Amino acid sequence: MASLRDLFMEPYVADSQLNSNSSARHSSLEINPLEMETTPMPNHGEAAHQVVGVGPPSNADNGISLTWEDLWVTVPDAKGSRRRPIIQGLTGYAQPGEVLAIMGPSGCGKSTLLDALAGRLGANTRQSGDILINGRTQTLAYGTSAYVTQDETLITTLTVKEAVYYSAQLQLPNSMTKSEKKERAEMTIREMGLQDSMNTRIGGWGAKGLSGGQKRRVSICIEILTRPKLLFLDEPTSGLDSAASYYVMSRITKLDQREGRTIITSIHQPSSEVFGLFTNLCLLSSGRVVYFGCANATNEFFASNGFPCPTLQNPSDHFLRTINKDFDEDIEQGSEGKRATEEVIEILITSFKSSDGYQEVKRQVSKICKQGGTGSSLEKSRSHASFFTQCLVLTKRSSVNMSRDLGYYWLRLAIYVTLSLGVGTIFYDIGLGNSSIQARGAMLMFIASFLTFMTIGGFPSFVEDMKVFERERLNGHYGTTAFVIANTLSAVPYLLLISLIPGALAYYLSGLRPGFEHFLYFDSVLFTCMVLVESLMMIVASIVPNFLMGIITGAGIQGIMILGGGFFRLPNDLPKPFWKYPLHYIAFHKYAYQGMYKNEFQGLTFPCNQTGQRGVITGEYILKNKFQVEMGYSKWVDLGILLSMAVLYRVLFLTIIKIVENMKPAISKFISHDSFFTQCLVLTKRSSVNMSRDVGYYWLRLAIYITLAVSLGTLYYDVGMSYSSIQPRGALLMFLASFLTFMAIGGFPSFVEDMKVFEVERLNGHYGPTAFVIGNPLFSVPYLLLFSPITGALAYYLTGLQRGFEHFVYFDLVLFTCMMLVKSLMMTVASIVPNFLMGIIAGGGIRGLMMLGSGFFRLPNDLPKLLWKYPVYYIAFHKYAYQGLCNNDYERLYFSSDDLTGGLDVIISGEEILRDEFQVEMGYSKWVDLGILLGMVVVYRTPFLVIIRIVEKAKPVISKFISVKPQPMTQVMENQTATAVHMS
Ligand SMILES: Nc1ncnc2c1ncn2[C@@H]1O[C@H](COP(=O)(O)OP(=O)(O)OP(=O)(O)O)[C@@H](O)[C@H]1O
Repeated sequence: MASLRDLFMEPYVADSQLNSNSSARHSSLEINPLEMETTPMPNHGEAAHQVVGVGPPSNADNGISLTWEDLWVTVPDAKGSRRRPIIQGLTGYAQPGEVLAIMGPSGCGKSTLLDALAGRLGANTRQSGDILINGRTQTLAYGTSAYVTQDETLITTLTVKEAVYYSAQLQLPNSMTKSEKKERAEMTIREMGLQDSMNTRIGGWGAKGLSGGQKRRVSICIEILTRPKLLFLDEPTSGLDSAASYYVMSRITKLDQREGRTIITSIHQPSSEVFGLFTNLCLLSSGRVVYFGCANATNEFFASNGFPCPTLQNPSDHFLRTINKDFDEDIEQGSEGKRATEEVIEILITSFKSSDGYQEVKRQVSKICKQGGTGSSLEKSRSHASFFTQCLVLTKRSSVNMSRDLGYYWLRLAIYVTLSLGVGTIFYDIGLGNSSIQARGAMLMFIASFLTFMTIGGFPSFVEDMKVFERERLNGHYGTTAFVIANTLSAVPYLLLISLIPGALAYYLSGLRPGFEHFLYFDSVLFTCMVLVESLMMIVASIVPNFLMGIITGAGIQGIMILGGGFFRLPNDLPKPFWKYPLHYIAFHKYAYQGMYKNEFQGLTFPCNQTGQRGVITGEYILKNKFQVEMGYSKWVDLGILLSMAVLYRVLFLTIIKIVENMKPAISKFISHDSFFTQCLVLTKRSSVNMSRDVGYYWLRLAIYITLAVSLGTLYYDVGMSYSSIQPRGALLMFLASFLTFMAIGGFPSFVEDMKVFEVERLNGHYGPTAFVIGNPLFSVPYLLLFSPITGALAYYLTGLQRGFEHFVYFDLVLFTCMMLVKSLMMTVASIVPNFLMGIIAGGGIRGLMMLGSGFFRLPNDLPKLLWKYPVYYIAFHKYAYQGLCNNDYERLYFSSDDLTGGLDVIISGEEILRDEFQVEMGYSKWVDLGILLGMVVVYRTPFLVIIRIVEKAKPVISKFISVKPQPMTQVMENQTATAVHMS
């Protein structure tokens, strides 16, 4: 039975091996199908069993007849020890020019049957029985069958014409000319009645385009471009009203009659008009067949068994209600004396099994099989568009998508420009003074790490790209390699743009090294870093196709890489295991920092301000001694390594997609069944129901925070109290106050969900915004209280910061307060921008600006007065967090001389360091900093409340402004046509 399965692409090859053991029928099952099906039941079927539909002759015009005999599908049960049957010994057929509808109550196995017939079952399923094409085990050529899934994974920025035409170029062979492909695309659009919407964008968030019915038809258009002879449709009408459902189904069935296509569709609850379009019906209950045969004769079958359809009732509603046992209690209560549904189902199943109708199905199956042996053979092969064409078309399509994706691409550019203006003004005209050495180092580090880190905000877009890819890949439109090449090529122009404009702004405003070749180098490194981060996030998206988990995972990986890059802890101070070998060498940040540093410092000289020394220090000396840059090779080698890494990351992306294709079912199985997650749920129920269930945000975040805390702990392990520990302590505290709390950005999708729930409840008058604003932070207190001591303690005690429990308590309180603040900030953003993508980018941008102005990257006295000192420095909570933490750690400590003091025997007090090195405001105690932070928690909540109230009023206006108006003609046309047909 490798036939159908072979058609459905590589990912299912493994499945086919698992599922295709038809010769060893049921050998792997623990249940005995015969026992289960021969339960003696009274035979109530007395008449009317002439129920088998007689369609057009099979195999007509190379048509496809599909037959299945004694088909079983099983899955592991909840405990995983036994197997549970989902499909139980089904026999049936589908013929050219006919529509077979699979119906039944929810969970009865409709999709499973469809998937089994289409060869798309998941890896944890086992299948047995025969599925034959025209009576034979044979392979269908590419394009002769298609599967339309329930969810519309379409590229929302494209118009209908573009979406279908691009797809035509991808799927149709090179032997067809461009105009022929265009013609085919337009003809298919017309066939599906979408001619008036040709130029309407499909639409998604913020840009209402097509209606649900129209989107469904676009999905169908794309799949029937190759004129498949066999079409599988999974719930093609779900979510559509009856008029739209009829319109969609009638369009499909018209084609089927004209082209001799075989259609198998699962459907939930068709209207009587839609039901009238079906040739045959397969009615299921708990994986068993209740009825199979001519759709028109179903009523008779039910009536003959004592369940006639009441007058004026939709027959399909009647069939489903009769066999739906989900609401048995209600039925019993509602009408006394009514037979329990279980009993009714058994009556119908037994009746059908002993009916002539069932015998007729079997006869029909064997007839098709016999005809198949002698009938005309199927097309042996159809050719695809060439690999080169596919790459070209995918690149073009992706570029069009990018240029129109306002949220990701253009907002990101705007935020990058804002950030680079931020960098440019904060380091404005940096000069060649001694203090510019540290400033240059910090600035270059910020650009190489943080500016590129922002790519994380594009994660939802990557996930969408991956979804479209997965659908098209599964349907065989193109291969993985073409996708990866196109994805890379299409990103290049945009990444060039966003590295060039923000790069130039930051470079020239700050007055880094003059000379165009130096700028070119700086920009090449920035561009390569962006390519690398984008590749990294695509890799994450291919493994974790979930916004929340992906963002947190991506941020965690980058956080660890930044830590090991050699800035937060100098390369020679990095602990050897893990941090130095291999992380420092794997993290692209190392090469980016070192390349940029060499580009900036080599050949420059700076005044020396060491006590008692005069003269200058050379850039080379700074590179070697201050930044501990590897000087054995040139900056071009660093760039070369970065470029090779970019290629390597892409190859890794390709490899991982290929591996994940095979591993995904196993991963999903692990996530859905693993007891760890269940335990997490049980544990967290004690704290709060919402948090307990949000595995992605709360528990994954906790895991990532712990990982980061342990990472910090090992990176700065036992940081010491000598001169050389002064800078690391400062960097460590800054990382904790800024970056660790920055991770809360990953929870943005959760905040958006919270906001959505709030909006619904608010609209229904359940409670007011004030109650929400007060209640919302309270929910997170237990979680953050749990969270900050664990991560805080790990980082604090591993690094050996100032001893004394009261110091740890202070440290932890600051951490906790910062987390509360970040949550407030992100909630405020969520209240204005209720969209994952824009919210993450906006939140990241705001926090980036705050971090820049907090007095670490540029010392407080060096901050430009305008904007940066007044007001950013004073409103950024990072200032108080950072200064409070520094006060807490350095007060009353003395640092002894070491190698770094160059032989000078000096002892420096913590207070001196605070005042001179970090320029901390010393006029008040650390508790004032904490008090200000706590006050800020309240203050940050107030704009949140105010904004919620304003947004409540302004949102309709904003949405109206952002959204693209749907073409009114199109909408009206669909409804009018559908209604007209419906009424006739
Ligand atoms: N791969 C699988 N692993 C475990 N259980 C599965 C798997 N596939 C399906 N099931 C279970 O089998 C039953 C039938 O699922 P299926 O999706 O086929 O039903 P359906 O009739 O299409 O339902 P609906 O109409 O609600 O979409 C469900 O209880 C489902 O949970």
